[in-house]
Amino acid sequence: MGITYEDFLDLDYEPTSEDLVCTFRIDPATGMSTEAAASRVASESSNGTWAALQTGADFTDMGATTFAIDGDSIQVAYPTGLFEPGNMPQVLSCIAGNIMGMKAVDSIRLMDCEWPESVVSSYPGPLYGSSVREEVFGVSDRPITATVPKPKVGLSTAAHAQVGYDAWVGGVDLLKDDENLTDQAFNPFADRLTESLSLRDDAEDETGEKKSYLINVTADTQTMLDRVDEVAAQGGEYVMVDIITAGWAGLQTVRERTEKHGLAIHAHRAMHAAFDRLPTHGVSMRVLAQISRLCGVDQLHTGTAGLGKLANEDTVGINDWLRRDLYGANDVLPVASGGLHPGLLPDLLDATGTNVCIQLGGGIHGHPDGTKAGAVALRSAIDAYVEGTSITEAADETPELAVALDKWGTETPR
Ligand SMILES: O=C(COP(=O)(O)O)[C@H](O)[C@H](O)COP(=O)(O)O
Ligand SMILES: [Mg+2]
Repeated sequence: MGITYEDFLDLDYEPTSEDLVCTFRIDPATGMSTEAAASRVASESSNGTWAALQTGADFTDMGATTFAIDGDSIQVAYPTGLFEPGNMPQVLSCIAGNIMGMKAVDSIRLMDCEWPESVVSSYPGPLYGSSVREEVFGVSDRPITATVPKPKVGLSTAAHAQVGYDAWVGGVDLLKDDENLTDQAFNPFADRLTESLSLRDDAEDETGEKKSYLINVTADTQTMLDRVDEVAAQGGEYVMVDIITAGWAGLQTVRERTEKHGLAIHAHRAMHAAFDRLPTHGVSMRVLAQISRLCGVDQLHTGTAGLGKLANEDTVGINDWLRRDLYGANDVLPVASGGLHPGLLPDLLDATGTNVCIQLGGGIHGHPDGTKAGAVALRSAIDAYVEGTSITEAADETPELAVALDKWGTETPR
């Protein structure tokens, strides 16, 4: 007797509101039926193994059930008792763990999850979500904007902060560190924090607008916590975390600490494509975004709806998910970033709506007349869109925008 693979397949099973339901796309190994592979997915990701067990009857049945097979798509229901409350690494060790490498499938991709309330409520969710626009900047009618100085690493602290100042006074809301800038000798974290926030104060005085800074705190967890404390002590409103490279455990610990200070979290997703780029294998960006929301990021990069420089998944579908009701959890503000410039904004905002953050690096600092002019061009393109004015009409009023359109047109970069 004992548990066998067949115990994990039941096409008559109907999932309950207590189950976590995962949709996978699988490619069974040569010679293996879809049913056999699908039962192994449910087994290995819950309580099974390759051998029929003789360990006896004294255990709680935490087995998952493959309850639907449709072509290469399968659905698996997991009992919530399988999951430690509030422990995202443990959840992923189940639903995206050993199964990613097992021989029973040539490839397997976790496409989507339906999270039950009992799991969702064990996570904090975002502290602010998209209300961060109102809470930090006092705006609710337009996208907020961010810029990342380029070159992405190598600028001195003074040069980096100056680029931020030029962008802020040109109309950008947020200075953002790049994903691989943390605490290097050419631009130490502590100096960058102090100098940038000092110039932020100057930019606020000059413009009469609220300005803020997404400083990258990514490091080992203890260092991240120290950096979060320092950002709060010096009057920042946000921290940025490279959530994939830092890891979910680190993010969860940071989320606890940021709440104490009332700081928002900007999530950069560098390395996500190691999981989500191949369409038949890994973990979809949609699921990574779901996990990010549960763990409590306020802003998350979700791509550019095909208009930017990076390969994209379903930006619009992911953004919809981040905004949908999730047992009262706050939403997440989508960040569109990567190869954007002002001429792309009308199409982009048509696709994403205006409750977003628009981030331009090269699309500001590559402006022929420099960073401030690039920032003016971005802001005028955003304001025109919100007012319902066409971008070409806006360019008649704002020479900086005319120059940007002249340089880049409406082309998607590669
Ligand atoms: O530095 C940039 C954008 O710079 P630029 O505006 O010069 O292209 C970001 O790291 C990318 O947006 C990441 O991609 P994604 O947002 O898709 O995660
Ligand atoms: Mg970057």
